[in-house]
Amino acid sequence: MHILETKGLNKTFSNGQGTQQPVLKEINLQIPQGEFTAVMGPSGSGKSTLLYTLSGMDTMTAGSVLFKGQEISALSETELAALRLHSMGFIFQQMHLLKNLNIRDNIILSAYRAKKTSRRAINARAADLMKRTGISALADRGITEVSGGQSQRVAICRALINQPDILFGDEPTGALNSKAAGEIMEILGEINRSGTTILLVTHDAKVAAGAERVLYMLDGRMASEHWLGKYHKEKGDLKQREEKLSSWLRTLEF
Ligand SMILES: Nc1ncnc2c1ncn2[C@@H]1O[C@H](COP(=O)(O)OP(=O)(O)OP(=O)(O)O)[C@@H](O)[C@H]1O
Repeated sequence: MHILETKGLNKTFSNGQGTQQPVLKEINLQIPQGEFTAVMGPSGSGKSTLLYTLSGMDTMTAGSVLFKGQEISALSETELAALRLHSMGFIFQQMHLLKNLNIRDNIILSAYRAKKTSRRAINARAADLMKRTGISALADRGITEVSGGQSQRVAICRALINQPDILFGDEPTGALNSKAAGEIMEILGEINRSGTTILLVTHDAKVAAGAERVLYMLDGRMASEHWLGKYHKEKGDLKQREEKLSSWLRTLEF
């Protein structure tokens, strides 16, 4: 079963002076449930636009995006907002965490809004997520009192609090040093192995090496793809995967 599927997806931006710029061109993509996919490609190739269009945060110009078989362009704004709240999680480079709330409250806020389960169950899930991401001791701290890597862990917990089917990330490790980025990738890998589908955009081969499949976008098209297979930390072969990926990327002149 594909959790996400696009058919002839096109997206055009108008540049203000009446000219249209095609940014996504005839994208046919299938993301199986449970896959960990990374999207790479040169700057301006359309990666972020693809992510926003797939997640219903931006509209498409033509074609179709099916989420669990449902055409998202047929949904009303309210239905789309509910779908995003209940079924999708988002992690961005800019985390948009709320400065007037502590870490725990930043994580649970959207779960209180979603009202999927009791407050008690929500608090227990937040505690579990903080434990899994190693930030339990920081729960009562303000968002300005922690490091970039710790904030990104908060953002991951927040994205996962409503048990989404899919987690979208746009350069989720972009602001982090290489050690913190590696730790975040280990966390994402574990989340994926526990069943959450992940789709993330990254420039970094080290980050993409943790993905199962890497898609390469060029000038608005899906130009190529590379299968790495599931990454298991125990195998400890991340370096080899990164080398394999980098040599593939070199053939694409990336
Ligand atoms: N809101 C917008 N209005 C007009 N043009 C846009 C808009 N957003 C993006 N674009 C254009 O669409 C193209 C693709 O942008 P996008 O951000 O998707 O690329 P990207 O591959 O994610 O780039 P980067 O790696 O630099 O983040 C670029 O030419 C960009 O200028």
